[in-house]
Amino acid sequence: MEKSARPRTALNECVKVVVRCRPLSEKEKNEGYDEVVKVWPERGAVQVYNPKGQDKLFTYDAAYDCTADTQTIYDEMVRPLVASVLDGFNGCVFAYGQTGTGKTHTMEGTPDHEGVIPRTFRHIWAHIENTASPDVTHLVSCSYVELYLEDVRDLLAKDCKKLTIRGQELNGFYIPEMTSIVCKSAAEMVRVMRAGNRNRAAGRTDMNEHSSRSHAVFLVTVETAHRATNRIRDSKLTRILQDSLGGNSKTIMIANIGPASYNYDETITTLRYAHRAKAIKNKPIRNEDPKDAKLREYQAEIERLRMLIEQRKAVEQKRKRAPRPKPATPLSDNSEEETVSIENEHLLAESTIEQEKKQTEELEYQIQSLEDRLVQGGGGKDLINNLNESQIILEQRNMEIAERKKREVEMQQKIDLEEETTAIVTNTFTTLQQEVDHKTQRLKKCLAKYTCVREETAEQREAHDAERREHEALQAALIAELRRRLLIADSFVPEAGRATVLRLRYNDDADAWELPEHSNAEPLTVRPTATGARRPLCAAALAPGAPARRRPHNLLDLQPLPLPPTTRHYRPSQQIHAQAAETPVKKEPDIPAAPRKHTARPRPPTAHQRLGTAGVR
Ligand SMILES: Nc1ncnc2c1ncn2[C@@H]1O[C@H](COP(=O)(O)OP(=O)(O)OP(=O)(O)O)[C@@H](O)[C@H]1O
Repeated sequence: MEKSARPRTALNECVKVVVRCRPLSEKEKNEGYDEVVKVWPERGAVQVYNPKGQDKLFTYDAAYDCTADTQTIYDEMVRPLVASVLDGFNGCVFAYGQTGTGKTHTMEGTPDHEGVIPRTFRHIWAHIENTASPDVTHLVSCSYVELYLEDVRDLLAKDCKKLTIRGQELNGFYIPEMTSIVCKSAAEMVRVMRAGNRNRAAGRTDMNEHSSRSHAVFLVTVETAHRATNRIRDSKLTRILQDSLGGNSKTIMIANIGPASYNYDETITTLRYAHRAKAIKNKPIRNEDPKDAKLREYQAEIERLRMLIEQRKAVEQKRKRAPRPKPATPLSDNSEEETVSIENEHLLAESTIEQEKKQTEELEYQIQSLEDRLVQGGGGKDLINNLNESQIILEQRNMEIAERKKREVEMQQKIDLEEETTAIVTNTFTTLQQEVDHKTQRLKKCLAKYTCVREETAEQREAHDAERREHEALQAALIAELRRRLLIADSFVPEAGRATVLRLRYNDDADAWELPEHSNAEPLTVRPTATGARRPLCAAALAPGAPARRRPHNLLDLQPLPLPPTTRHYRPSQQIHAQAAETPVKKEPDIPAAPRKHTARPRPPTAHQRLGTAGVR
């Protein structure tokens, strides 16, 4: 396998955040709602008018108002990302926002206004056609899953079966059983997307007649193999979100907002979340020579089938060349019998050859259907028609323009910052009053900014508190899990192997318990085979007072606590009256307490008990 000279890992890269504000809907216009959002596309800023106080201003990588179309957003922001996906990096584009703010409009669009996803399909196939050559093979496959309530559903499976997310935080997450459909064109991919959409959970909200009441992830995998280098460049567009935020992919977040005043709180929440997402750093990796590449699997299978056919053909040739059995000699006594037997043999050989022919044809058919899934160009550059050529040039120009615009926005943001800080220094005042007025104005501005920051801090503190509470709940759950493990360890595992057992981690991929790498624990010993001697006892069983053998059904030693009796013994009424006369002021009858039968034996404290309730709220 040839090593690539290109770097596999890009430098740390922040998540790119884009805000898109939709126009006021007809309903909102009719109900007379004001617009409270002002977008400054040239500054990448969004300003929200606060009816109760100071306006809020947020800056992003780009901001689009209601006049911007999806084509512009695609060319300026998404196209470079898809280009790097085609270069082997993982990429993710996701839309975030309140219901009815335009996530579906942005991602899927309509037949008249294509969204980001169908544009991506066309981009991918234009690239495949442009790089067509007999030495390059592509394989494109799609999957579509939905996250609804607590379930992950396969939107491309007939019964929309439930799926399980597997993997670990360190190695990334994946969904092993999800349906993956191989596609041969952009139109086919659109058909797959529409088929999946029909299976999505939909509903109606106050803000959206056709709300998609769930989160959906459309996954596109592009694999490309180069014959010369024998390298496979695997890239997944849209991975599980956990990988995309703080993981190894290039990520764009499109935050959708509405402009109406009644959405003020939700709009601020979305903008604030988007602002925080700007700080998330990813480490994009170019995937070369991945172990799980389907293309490699297909190529190996084709190779294997070809070899099988070759072997069969060789055997066939041998058979053909072999001398035919001679007919029976007339001298023989049972010549008729021999003739029949030879004819039978002959027939059998012919039917075997026929069967093998059929099997060879079947193998050829299998090869054909596997090859059909792969996309391979025949004539290299000569095949690229003029339309494609001009498309490439147009795309390159669009990317250049987008790059320039991005730089302009960055410059403008820098200028704004500079202007603010140098305003005082550069101002010259002719009169003292002018200076006082100016400084008063500056002071007011600073005060307003201070109030804004204070409000912001208070809101962030609230958000932080909520997050902390979530973490505490998670911690409590983890401690409970730890307790459970300790309890199991105390009850089942002898002292000697306990440290090792507690370090075991469940490996979802291998579906087995494993010791993590770099663990200092002693390796797990193989279960000892019986030698005739009794098995060793654990420390708890050896403790003084412990029964000779800890029986499995009493491992937890849950003996009922002796409670005070709730019934009394029968006594004749005369006896009670006589007693009452002697002691008139007695509220409760004097019932002798039943002797406490406390038979619990002393036990050494378990690790579970030692843990106590520390850390649990
Ligand atoms: N930029 C836009 N320009 C014009 N119309 C838009 C724009 N964004 C959204 N809309 C319209 O707003 C309505 C709601 O949009 P959409 O269904 O995309 O919202 P959503 O965020 O996906 O909602 P939900 O989360 O409920 O599924 C649709 O009728 C859509 O056409």
